[in-house]
Amino acid sequence: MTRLNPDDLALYLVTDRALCGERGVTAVVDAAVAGGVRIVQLRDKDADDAEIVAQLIELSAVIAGRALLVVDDRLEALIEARRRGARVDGIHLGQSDASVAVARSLLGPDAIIGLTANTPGHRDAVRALPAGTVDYLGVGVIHPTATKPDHPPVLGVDGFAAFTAASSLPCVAIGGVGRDDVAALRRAGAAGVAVVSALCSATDPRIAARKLLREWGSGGTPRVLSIAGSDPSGGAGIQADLKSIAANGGYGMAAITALTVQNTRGVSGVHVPPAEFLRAQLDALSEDVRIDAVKIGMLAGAAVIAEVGSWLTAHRPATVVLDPVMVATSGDRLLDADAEQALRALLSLADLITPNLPELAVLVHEDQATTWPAALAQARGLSAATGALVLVKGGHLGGDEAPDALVGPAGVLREYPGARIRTRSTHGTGCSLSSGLAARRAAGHDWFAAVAEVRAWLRESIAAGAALQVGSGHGPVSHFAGLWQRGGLTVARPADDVAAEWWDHIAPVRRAIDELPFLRRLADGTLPEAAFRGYLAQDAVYLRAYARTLAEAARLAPRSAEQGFWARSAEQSVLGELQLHESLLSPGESAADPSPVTTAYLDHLRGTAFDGDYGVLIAALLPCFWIYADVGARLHAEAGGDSSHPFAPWIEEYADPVFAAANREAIRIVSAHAAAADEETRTRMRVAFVRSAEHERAFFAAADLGG
Ligand SMILES: Nc1ncnc2c1ncn2[C@@H]1O[C@H](COP(=O)(O)OP(=O)(O)OP(=O)(O)O)[C@@H](O)[C@H]1O
Ligand SMILES: Cc1ncc(CO)c(N)n1
Ligand SMILES: [Mg+2]
Repeated sequence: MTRLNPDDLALYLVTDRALCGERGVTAVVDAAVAGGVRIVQLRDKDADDAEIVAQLIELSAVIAGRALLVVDDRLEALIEARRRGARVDGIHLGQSDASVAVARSLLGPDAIIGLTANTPGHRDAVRALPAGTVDYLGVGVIHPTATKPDHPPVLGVDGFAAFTAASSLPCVAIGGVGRDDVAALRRAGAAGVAVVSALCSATDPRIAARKLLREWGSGGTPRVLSIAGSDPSGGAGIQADLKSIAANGGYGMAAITALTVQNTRGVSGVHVPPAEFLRAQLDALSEDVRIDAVKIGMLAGAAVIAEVGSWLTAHRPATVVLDPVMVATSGDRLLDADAEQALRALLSLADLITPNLPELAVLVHEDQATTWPAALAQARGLSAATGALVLVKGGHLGGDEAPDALVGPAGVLREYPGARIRTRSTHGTGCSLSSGLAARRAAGHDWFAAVAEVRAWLRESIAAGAALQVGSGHGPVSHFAGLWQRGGLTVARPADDVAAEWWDHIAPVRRAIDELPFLRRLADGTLPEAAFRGYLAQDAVYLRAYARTLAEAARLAPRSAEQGFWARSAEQSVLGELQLHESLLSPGESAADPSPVTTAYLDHLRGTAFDGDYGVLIAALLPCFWIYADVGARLHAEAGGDSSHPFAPWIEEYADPVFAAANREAIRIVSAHAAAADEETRTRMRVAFVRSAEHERAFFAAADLGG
């Protein structure tokens, strides 16, 4: 039965009274432990036993269980300090100090006993001892140190690696270890690094400890534990977390808090296994694995929260990210209402909390923020109340932006603006974000860098989500889209998704068009003839200019097939549509002046053409195809192909299969271009498309029905 957790040795402070200076050893230990030191060795070769006992009592009080306390060499002082109520966890002995076997027999099986080992001979001698006599080896020296001129032979990092490879015990590297060595020593197999001057001489030992631990974290693949619920559809919960951790460079582990019955449409059942069983999983992990970061997701209820809280208090890793999951994307509850209070108590154990807007509101007892500044103010309140940083997510804001912000107790630290990606593939975005952050942070990046990197990865994964074609509800993101693309496993996003996304996005505009009295009455044949002619006159004006912008698209087209398509479309709108219009109008009518609404639409098209970006121009041209083909097909279905319908020629023009084919080809060309374009161009294309759709609506709406 070992008393050491795998994390405990990571950063090992050995005290030096002279280096601590006037502020004293106790103050340095207090600060270093606050910075993450998990084991402190009191070493004072000059003090007598009475002084050592007094110092142990004082240190034990100030450490207060936050770290382990051991003493160098002084077995009797240790026993006396314990007798007087101090918590001293063990002893570190040198080759010439009291025998480790004696110490073990006096201190019992629960004490921590470390032994200095400077040569392979020292290491191999330990094998002769009964198992469990020694818990770890202090191995050095790594570099020559001025503070110990009579030091044993220098191992260097390579010598340390060779030494530790042949050791059956955890090895702590000691002797001249500075910040620059930490990552290399971890890669060399160190269980931890022992430092003296790097902490005792530091201006602020707390900050110095954090920096050392960050170096330690960057020394290998971070081991990241997700404590969360299971989503069998693989888009959220631990399934998403494991993918996200892997995609962000970590090794993922998962302890399951609850099982959900879930697909992309929603959650229809939750089963919560006994909380003690979760605790057993957590204990099994922390006994065996050095955990660099924990991400906490769905907690289901108060009993689970209590177990996670108690485990975290005892085994808190360097990084804790808490995603206060309450409600799924689908709207289903994932946390009992009566557990919200318990969740609040857990928040102060986190380094970072990642609420969405509804969760943030619950946590600060306010109504949901409807503006971004209001959300930032709530986040600041939450940070001040918990001491944790808050990453507030604007995903639920609505509108064209999806900003996030990192907020501390004094206010916003950094904002991360971003255009909203038009997609339904947002299932599990919150899970993926928080676990990715835990992995990046544990790899040694600061929070600013971690957020920027995870966001860039997540946006790429959200954009590629639809291509997975998983489910009919809110689909998952594609966690490895970037990797697949770079590995040649996917070419680009499937083209059809792009325009389909835009088409979904303009659904409200399309609904508004369908409800316009002009089209309703055109469909049922009750539209006054004059109103129809007024509309057609404006449309003729429009078509002449539209044909010229189609010709401009032909001029800009990068490939001859597309050049031909736009040129044929220009010809068709002059020879087909315009001829139809002119056949129905008098010469005077078809020479009408453009109305303000017509002018506005044409200005948009001509302005876009003038800017000269082919992609943006063809996106602006597309709604005129698509909306007319869509309206035409549905009017044709309503009018039932009745040739006596007063507006039959107009309806048939747009319901014509030839026009439908041209529309499909236009969609294909625009989508392919958008799929291959960079994000910024794709966004400008979408904006141009949406704007044209708006002009289409206004154009129909402007038709004067004549009372
Ligand atoms: N449509 C989108 N476009 C771009 N970014 C988005 C979009 N939707 C969500 N995000 C980003 O995804 C991350 C998660 O935010 P969101 O507000 O969706 O969290 P959540 O509601 O907790 O998610 P979940 O439903 O998975 O719990 C944030 O970084 C957010 O900005
Ligand atoms: C298991 C689980 N955790 C979290 C979420 C939040 O999206 C979800 N839908 N399912
Ligand atoms: Mg969430």
